[in-house]
Amino acid sequence: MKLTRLLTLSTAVLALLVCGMVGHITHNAWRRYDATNAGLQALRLTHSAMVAAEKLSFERGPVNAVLGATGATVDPALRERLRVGRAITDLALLQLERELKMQGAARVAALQPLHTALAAARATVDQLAALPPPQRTPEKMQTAISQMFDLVPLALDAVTGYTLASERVYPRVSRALIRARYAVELREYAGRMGSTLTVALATRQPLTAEDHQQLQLLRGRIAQLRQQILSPGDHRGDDAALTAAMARVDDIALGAGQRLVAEVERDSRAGRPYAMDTNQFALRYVPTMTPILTLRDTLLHEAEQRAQKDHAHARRELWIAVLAGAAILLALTLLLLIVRRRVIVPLLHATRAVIRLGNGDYSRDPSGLQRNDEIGDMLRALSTLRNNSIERQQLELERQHLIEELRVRANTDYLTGILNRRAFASAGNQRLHAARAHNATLAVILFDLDHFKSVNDSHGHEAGDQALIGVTAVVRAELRDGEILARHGGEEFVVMPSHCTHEQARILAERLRVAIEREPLTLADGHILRVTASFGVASASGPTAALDSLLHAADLALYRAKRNGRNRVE
Ligand SMILES: Nc1nc2c(ncn2[C@@H]2O[C@H](COP(=O)(O)OP(=O)(O)OP(=O)(O)O)[C@@H](O)[C@H]2O)c(=O)[nH]1
Repeated sequence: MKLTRLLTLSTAVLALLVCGMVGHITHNAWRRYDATNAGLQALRLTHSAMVAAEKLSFERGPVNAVLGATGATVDPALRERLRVGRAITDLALLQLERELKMQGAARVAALQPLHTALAAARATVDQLAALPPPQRTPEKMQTAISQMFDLVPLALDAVTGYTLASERVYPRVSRALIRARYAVELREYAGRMGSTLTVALATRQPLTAEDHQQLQLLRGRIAQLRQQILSPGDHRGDDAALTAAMARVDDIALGAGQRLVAEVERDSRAGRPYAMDTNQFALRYVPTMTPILTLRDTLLHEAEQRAQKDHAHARRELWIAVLAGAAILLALTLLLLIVRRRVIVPLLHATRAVIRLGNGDYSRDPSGLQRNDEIGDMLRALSTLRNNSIERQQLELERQHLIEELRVRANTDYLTGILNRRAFASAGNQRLHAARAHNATLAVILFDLDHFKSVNDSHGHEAGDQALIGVTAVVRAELRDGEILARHGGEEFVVMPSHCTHEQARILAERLRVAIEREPLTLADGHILRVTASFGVASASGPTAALDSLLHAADLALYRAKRNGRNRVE
């Protein structure tokens, strides 16, 4: 697999793994954040529901006062108190409805049973209040009071589903909510104790056995709730605030309030007339329950603070997860880019450079030689290898050149630059073999300058050399390509024409003779020199032809030419 492909694949796998990991961490952080958010919402919603429940309990105070009124017509002040009580309840319900709507329009439907029951209870109260006091039988009053009692659980039930769901995702909030709910129930049961007295106070009758039993039950339930609120659980909050709130509950709600109830009970048992009517009782009793609401708010406030702390913590964790994830991805991308740029790409360049070197292409150095790392070391080594290869190539060329020069020199006559005797033997033999193969005639012309000794003697050896060079040029000019001219030794030359008969060779020899005789040679000292030469021509054909015997025959003919007067062809 190619490196680039491997890098792309590993990058993709690594990116997937990191994305998965970052996604998992971020998802968990988000879940924690979302859970604390849901917890906070649940607390606020529950708080609103509890306030609404408390207002419904509170509404029973004026209801009891109105129902317990003994005059022929209900005192307008009492009616006003009832109107205000109902308005306060409606306001609390509106607030609860608004908050439920924020959680989704469908959640508002949970309040419907409460609205229906509240309208019915209020209608019952109004109908009863319109009757003259004697017609308000204890049963009818009990029914009205019971209808009011039933409203409180309905208010709490409207948010129960939501809070239960929130408790599941954010369990830490659940203990606080339960304790707050205990406080609400405490307030409710304390209120019910007051309401239990309503019929007796309104009718000026002693408490019934059921009333006493109900009061005992409520006392027991209140004591139990008190214990449950105080139980340690996982409570780690502001104990001082809770203790203070509980002390006020003990002192006022369970102290003064319960003493008021006990006073009515005592009067009832002793058969004494009650010291107060329902309105007076409500005016004294209802305020004693305020510390319970303070206790409830203390518990909710403490839970809300804890949830807010958790929420802030979760938000911080979420941010850290998101930022750390982004940083890791960024770092990974940068790392891969750096690896690609600093390692993979140079490696590819180096590979191409090695391939070029392998193919004998030394045209350019690999780039990145200035790098100060291992890749740079490798590229420099490659550059050195390239330089060495270039040097070796140059040396090889020089060697080839020298060999060629030596070969040329070995075959060339140093003075005239034409083939020497040795080279002629080799070239002549090749021609001979070719001629034998084609059964052709092969001719040689041997010529020797006449009286050359006297040239040397008269003009010096150097002039003799110049004469030899001059004659070579004259003969060369007369020959065609492919016709061999060689110096056979001293002032003797040999010509081997290509593809010609004996007669054609003789004619050529004659032409050469004339050319030498005709051409004046100018020496270095300015003297004009005229030389002649004697020619011997020989030819051979057939399978027995040999260069030595051909040359020997030409030599004999040359000898004859000398003997017969020189400057002639034999
Ligand atoms: N300058 C010079 N002279 C050479 C060279 N090679 C041979 N000679 C001379 O050529 C002369 C040959 O003389 P000979 O053999 O007597 O013949 P010749 O004087 O030419 O007389 P014939 O050949 O009989 O006409 C000698 O003096 C050699 O020294 C050479 O390379 N340079």
